[in-house]
Amino acid sequence: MGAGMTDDLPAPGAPLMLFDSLTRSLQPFAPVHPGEARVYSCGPTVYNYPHIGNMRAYVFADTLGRTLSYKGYRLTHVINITDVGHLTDDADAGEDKLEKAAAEKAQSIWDIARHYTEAYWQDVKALNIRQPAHWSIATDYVPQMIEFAKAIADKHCYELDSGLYFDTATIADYGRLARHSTDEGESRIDPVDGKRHPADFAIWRKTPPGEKRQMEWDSPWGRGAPGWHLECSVMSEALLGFPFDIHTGGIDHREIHHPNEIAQNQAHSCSDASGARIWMHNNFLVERSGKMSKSAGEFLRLQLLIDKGYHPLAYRLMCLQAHYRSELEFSWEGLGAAFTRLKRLVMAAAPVREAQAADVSDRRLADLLAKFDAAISDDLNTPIALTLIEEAAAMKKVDAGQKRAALAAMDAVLGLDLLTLSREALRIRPKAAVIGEAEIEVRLTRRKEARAAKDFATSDALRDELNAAGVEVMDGDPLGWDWRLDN
Ligand SMILES: Nc1ncnc2c1ncn2[C@@H]1O[C@H](COP(=O)(O)OP(=O)(O)OP(=O)(O)O)[C@@H](O)[C@H]1O
Ligand SMILES: [Zn+2]
Repeated sequence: MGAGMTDDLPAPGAPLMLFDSLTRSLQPFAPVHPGEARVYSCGPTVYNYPHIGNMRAYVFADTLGRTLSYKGYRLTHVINITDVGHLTDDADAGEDKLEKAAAEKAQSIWDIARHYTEAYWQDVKALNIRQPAHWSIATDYVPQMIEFAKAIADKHCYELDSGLYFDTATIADYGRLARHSTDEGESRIDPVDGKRHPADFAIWRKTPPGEKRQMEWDSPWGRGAPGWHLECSVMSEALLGFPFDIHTGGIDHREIHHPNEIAQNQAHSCSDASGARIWMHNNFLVERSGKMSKSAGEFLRLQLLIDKGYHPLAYRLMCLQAHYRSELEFSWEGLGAAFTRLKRLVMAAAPVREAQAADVSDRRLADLLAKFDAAISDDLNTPIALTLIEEAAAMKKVDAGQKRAALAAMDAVLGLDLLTLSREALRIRPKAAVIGEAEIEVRLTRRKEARAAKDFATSDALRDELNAAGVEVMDGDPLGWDWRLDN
């Protein structure tokens, strides 16, 4: 549990409260299996690059996972990779997102899936998102999906020419997660010929006669592909068992995907249990123009932020500055401010980086650790947690080993790599930069010499030369940064 604490200080034992979307209330975390935490997070649909909004969902899931580990639970986290079955509309309209991308690019669907899965994993790594115990790939679980569907087919499904459909009327409280008390939510769902209810959804979609899909399998309902909702029910059960502790996803999943997963889980376990004890949803990253979305065409990728000279962990910090249930608006100014905040933290932590971690007995540090514990236990209040790690980093006249231990304990939750990020790593050269670091340093040294010799003409000329190359010289920068590249 966190850093070593001495016996006379309160242990960081605030009860972990999490906001459950099913009950729309804070719930204490009470593990299904003592000492363990099992978490399933809906993963990306790998038909395109992830945008930074998608990555907010995984920064959130990772912060949750890190918090559970910090609280002493043995974590099993599963993130799936959706490589089949997700239609261009979350309900039953449109085409399979991957089939569509493959047709547009005239490429093998398997190559597309691999390419974008790897791109996603790169972003995961850059954002310091810990590796889950399993990356479950949907196409690896098709036999289990067919078995699951067979088990619920008689009582809960009906067959149409287009496939096997789940009859939502067979579940008494269908939609309780989305709170569809009226038909309003359902009216958005495009009708499919013959569906008994607008909210009914495909468990299995048959390949239309005369067509051939790149991804298709034989099933009792004909050759075709599984429905997207079925995938997550099957993979979560296969890897975590029902009930498991926490299911996460973006807030859009609260409306269709997760209510449908819950309906399937209830059908399969013949009970009113939803499959997971707690359902958690992160709010959106938005731009002034609205929700960041792949489908909308233009979108921001993490790599673009890096190409412009921002460290990817500045984006992680930007996410942590907002509570996960609040909307977060992206702006370059906001990202720049988060980057400065990250630099300040790294610099403040630098003096204790090499110290030998020691038990925290200093009252001020212990007090900060307890406050940190309280904040993170309060439904992952990362905005407050960040101010507390900053306070610890700025603390003067404190034992270096103890300070290091306290920072390490807090950063284990926040994942900002404070004790290992180097100054150099933070000074990312934008792709557009035309001058190398070594050249900059040579000119800066000459400029220092010129200034020491009161040769201001030369000093100014060197500064102008650097400016022309896109380098801003920062005399007297309080962070001691010396220079930065203009974006
Ligand atoms: N703007 C956003 N902010 C935060 N989370 C998001 C945002 N857009 C999508 N998500 C979440 O990202 C995760 C991955 O989603 P997925 O890869 O299926 O994206 P998608 O729905 O195809 O993307 P899009 O909605 O942008 O077209 C999901 O949990 C989803 O809820
Ligand atoms: Zn899912």
